[in-house]
Amino acid sequence: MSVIEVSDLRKVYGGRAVVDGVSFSVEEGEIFGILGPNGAGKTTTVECIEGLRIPDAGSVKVAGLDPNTDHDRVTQLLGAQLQESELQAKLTVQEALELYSSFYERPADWRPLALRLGLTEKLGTRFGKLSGGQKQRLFIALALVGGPRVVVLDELTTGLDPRARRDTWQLIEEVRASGVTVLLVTHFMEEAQRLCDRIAVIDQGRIAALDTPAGLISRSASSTVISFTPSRPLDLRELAELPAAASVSADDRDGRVSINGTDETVNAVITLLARHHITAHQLRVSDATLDDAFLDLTGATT
Ligand SMILES: Nc1ncnc2c1ncn2[C@@H]1O[C@H](COP(=O)(O)OP(=O)(O)OP(=O)(O)O)[C@@H](O)[C@H]1O
Repeated sequence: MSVIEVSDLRKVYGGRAVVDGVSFSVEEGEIFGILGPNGAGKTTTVECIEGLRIPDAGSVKVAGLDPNTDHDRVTQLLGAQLQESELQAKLTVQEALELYSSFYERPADWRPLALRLGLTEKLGTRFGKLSGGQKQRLFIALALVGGPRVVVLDELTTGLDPRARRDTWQLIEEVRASGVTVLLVTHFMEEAQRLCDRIAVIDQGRIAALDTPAGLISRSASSTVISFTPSRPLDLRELAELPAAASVSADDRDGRVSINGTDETVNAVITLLARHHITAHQLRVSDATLDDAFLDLTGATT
């Protein structure tokens, strides 16, 4: 059953459509990712879902409700971690958790949440004295404290150190296991690949692709990466002309060659090396990553 339905969503600023006909639906219990280059329209899209912006055209439904006309009911079932939030500097962590709990009819117990997010020792600390990563963890707790059916996390782990990031991923998996639907906007490909069941790639206000992480990788023009160090220098132009070779590069420092292509390219590389009597040291053939697929789909850098 879909819990979020976005149909032909459009939002225009200054005569420019920054969201231009976006449609997708998110199933109950799914972790759904939104990826896209800076300015692609991701935050605008999720803020329409949260009822913070009014669409110029199209429709958004959360559990069958319109986030604008049914704002109060949607607020009860949707938790949101906003991208650049601020709280009163003097509010302590505990006061913030208690305050947000009081907004909801059936809040979650904030204490285990605080423990899970490593905030227990900071309960008495004022917001203004928290580090960037601690503020981020508090915002994740505040998004979950209402016991939401749907949680929207915009740049979930930006600013977190690697340990806190991995802990947060585990927490999100637990949140999903408890039946909560997660909508995740992220720039971290590893995060999207690890957590998301499906991903919508948004580029210039439109959906460029919507698939599982594995589906996005396999549909990319360069789903296989071949790398090796040749026993003697090799003409890269010859490699670039091989069947289905999408890109070829060589590391200036150690001469290691990398080719993005398909299984067909792997066979052609091996044949070419044999023909030139070149040995491939440390030959590796691996699947492309979501990073490669993202670059293919958007032509952008993250
Ligand atoms: N209130 C606004 N008024 C005018 N333009 C806006 C407004 N909000 C967003 N935009 C523009 O809309 C476009 C999409 O912005 P949005 O914040 O949705 O992108 P994003 O994909 O979330 O980007 P990022 O990854 O950088 O956070 C950008 O070009 C932005 O400048």
